[in-house]
Amino acid sequence: MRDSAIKAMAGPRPVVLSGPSGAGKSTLLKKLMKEYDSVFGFSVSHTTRNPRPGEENGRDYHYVTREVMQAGIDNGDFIENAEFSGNMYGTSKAAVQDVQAKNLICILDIDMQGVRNIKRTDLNPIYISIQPPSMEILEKRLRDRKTESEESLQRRLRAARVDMEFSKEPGVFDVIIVNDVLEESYGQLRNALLEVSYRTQTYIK
Ligand SMILES: Nc1ncnc2c1ncn2[C@@H]1O[C@H](COP(=O)(O)OP(=O)(O)OP(=O)(O)O)[C@@H](O)[C@H]1O
Ligand SMILES: Nc1nc2c(ncn2[C@@H]2O[C@H](COP(=O)(O)O)[C@@H](O)[C@H]2O)c(=O)[nH]1
Repeated sequence: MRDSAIKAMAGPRPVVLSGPSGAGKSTLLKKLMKEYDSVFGFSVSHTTRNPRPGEENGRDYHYVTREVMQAGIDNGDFIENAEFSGNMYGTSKAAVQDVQAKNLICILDIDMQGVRNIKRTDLNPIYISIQPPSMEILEKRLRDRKTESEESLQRRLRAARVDMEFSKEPGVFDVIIVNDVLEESYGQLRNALLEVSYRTQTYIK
């Protein structure tokens, strides 16, 4: 979908973080937001999944019913949306506009369907893939996180296999980070974003 409303709001180039569930996107993003909250802003997605312990409505996600989400999609409120592991997820235009209105670099955490859909819009972000060192380590991280039922875990692992192949397609991602040692991966993410921030003249130190 082409969307002039989003293009009109365009400030610094947004950043898309994607990669398999459990690869460490949220962990890296939380570190980044803590260090650079005056530079980056998180695009708060909508989802129909239930909040996990510690998650907050409006900060981590906007938690909605399927009916509310579908009505928003039908109304054209979303830039992209996807079904993932039995739930709906989506990026509203308002989520991106809220961040851009503050002149922050907008960061989206979305799955690979979201990446495909965003590529059809005018958003023109930098695409960064966060990958796990191996499927075995990914499974261990997801199990240790203790957020998924066995069924949900298996669905996420199936999606992860497809995702890891997708990330190898030439030209899909600008940067690929294998999240093995957290501090090293964070350093790589920070460096990649430093480059973006210099190019968009939103300097971080
Ligand atoms: N480099 C790392 N080494 C070890 N454990 C890690 C590392 N990065 C993240 N983790 C742990 O792995 C688990 C999954 O990380 P996280 O929730 O950030 O993944 P995610 O990619 O955001 O997943 P989802 O897409 O499901 O939201 C968490 O328990 C986190 O603490
Ligand atoms: N296409 C979209 N994918 C999204 C969005 N928000 C999150 N996600 C992705 O969903 C999975 C699962 O997330 P979880 O919080 O339930 O573990 C993960 O890959 C996210 O990147 C969105 O708005 N659109």
